[in-house]
Amino acid sequence: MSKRNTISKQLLKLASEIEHDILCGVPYAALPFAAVMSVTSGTPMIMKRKETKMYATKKILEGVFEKNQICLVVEDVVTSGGSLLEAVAALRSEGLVVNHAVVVLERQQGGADVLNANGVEVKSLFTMTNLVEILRNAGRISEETVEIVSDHIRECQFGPNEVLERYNEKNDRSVPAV
Ligand SMILES: O=P(O)(O)OC[C@H]1O[C@H](OP(=O)(O)OP(=O)(O)O)[C@H](O)[C@@H]1O
Repeated sequence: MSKRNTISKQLLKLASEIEHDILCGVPYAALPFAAVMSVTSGTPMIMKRKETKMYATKKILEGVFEKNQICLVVEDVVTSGGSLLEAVAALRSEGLVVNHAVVVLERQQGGADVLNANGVEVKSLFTMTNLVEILRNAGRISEETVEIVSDHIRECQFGPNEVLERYNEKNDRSVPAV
């Protein structure tokens, strides 16, 4: 089984404990995970574009959905939470109900708290702490690297204001209000 399928299978285990009608991947890195989850489970999937399509359909969401469906968001990494937050805003503005996200790695830099404050509970396969522990126990990283990563997590935290700043820097635009 490919790594992508293995990860998607584990994400599906998290998803099985969360009520949902439809899946949506956060562009772009999480889209393959959401696609494999959708095909494996038979749950419909929609896709959020990074930018609204400026011609033809002019949509931000692609796929078939109905208002008031419960949408589970799929993300690969949460750092500040800005990307996930923007996806949630787009989904909610189209009438979908979003209360949860499943993610591969929660980096423990404040993003999950910001999402929680916006009504989104994040369930992750790994936090940075347990990923570092797994790699250290497997002899794949040194104690020095463990320290460097731990210091970075402690020193580089995001609150609601930093989420907006980081998102603007990365995407040259602002996060819509959720
Ligand atoms: O929580 P955040 O601070 O938003 O950071 C996490 C996001 O960053 C990466 O995406 P990126 O914006 O690099 O785009 P990509 O998925 O298209 O590579 C990653 O795939 C997450 O979506």
